[in-house]
Amino acid sequence: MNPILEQCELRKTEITYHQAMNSKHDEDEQQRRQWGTRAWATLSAVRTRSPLIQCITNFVSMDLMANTLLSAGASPAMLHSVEELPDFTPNADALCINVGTLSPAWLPAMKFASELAVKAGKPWVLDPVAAGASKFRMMACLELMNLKPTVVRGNGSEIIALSKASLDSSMGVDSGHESVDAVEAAKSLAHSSGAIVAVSGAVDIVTDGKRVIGARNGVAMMQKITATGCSVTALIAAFLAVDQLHALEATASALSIFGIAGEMGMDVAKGPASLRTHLIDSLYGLDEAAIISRIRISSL
Ligand SMILES: Nc1ncnc2c1ncn2[C@@H]1O[C@H](COP(=O)(O)OP(=O)(O)OP(=O)(O)O)[C@@H](O)[C@H]1O
Ligand SMILES: Cc1ncsc1CCO
Ligand SMILES: [Mg+2]
Repeated sequence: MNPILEQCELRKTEITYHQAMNSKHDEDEQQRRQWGTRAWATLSAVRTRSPLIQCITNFVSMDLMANTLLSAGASPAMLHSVEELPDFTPNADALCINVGTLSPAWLPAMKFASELAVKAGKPWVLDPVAAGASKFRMMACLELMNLKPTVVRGNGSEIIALSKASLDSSMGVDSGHESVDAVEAAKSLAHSSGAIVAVSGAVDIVTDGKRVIGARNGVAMMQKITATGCSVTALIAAFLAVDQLHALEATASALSIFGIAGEMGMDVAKGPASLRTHLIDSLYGLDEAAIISRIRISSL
């Protein structure tokens, strides 16, 4: 080819490439803004409607979980006695069950409450804390999975253990896996259970077994505050309470919002103890502009 023509062809290819890259960037940016608008709308609905969230949760998490729900605008209630459930659970807007400090005495209440929630058409969320730590805990988690949770949210190790129903008794409540290493396990668990599965970590993963969404908000220091995972599970319940028909989107939005509150809290925190306080303050004060500018959700 004539060298001048060749140069022209090369230049044309270059321009087409840059145009494609720019339009991909515009598309990504548009998708990101759409997620921001959705997350803000759902948080606003929680603030306006103040859904009642019943939590049957571990002793460690009760305080942070209740304060997370309050600062997001929801109304937490930590009720777990079997005697109260028939009156209370059907009237709650969503239920959060967390097996962190599981004992035989509490398991019947967890199962009964989830059955009542399903019967009343209310969403419920399972947090399978340390699912692989013991046979008793794994059996309990598997039984609860059979009671049709709307969403299950765990860390990488918990979701991997649960999806294979295999024990790893060297693991406690902290994850030994990156969330991205649990994508296949999460998809398989979503397939077998029909639940939306969320895996927290540097990237929060959310899947219905087909679509996989990644939410990249948050700071690593959040792992150094006990029960941040438990608390974001309860926040997912609050988001489901106001947007039950879009469980995947509500879950991704709750994870991002909590992550954004962590990022903003980290701007002023000095360590885990002050981050705990500033995260709650930031969640309480979050506005639309901060969400739109900071949200980082995309398809994986
Ligand atoms: N490396 C990281 N970078 C950013 N955010 C993170 C990181 N690791 C965890 N997070 C965030 O911290 C929160 C807690 O997630 P984590 O995976 O630690 O839950 P967990 O192990 O169940 O915690 P816990 O059992 O103490 O409640 C989530 O909001 C998650 O997005
Ligand atoms: C530390 C701990 N132990 C059981 S539950 C819990 C809270 C974090 O999952
Ligand atoms: Mg946990």
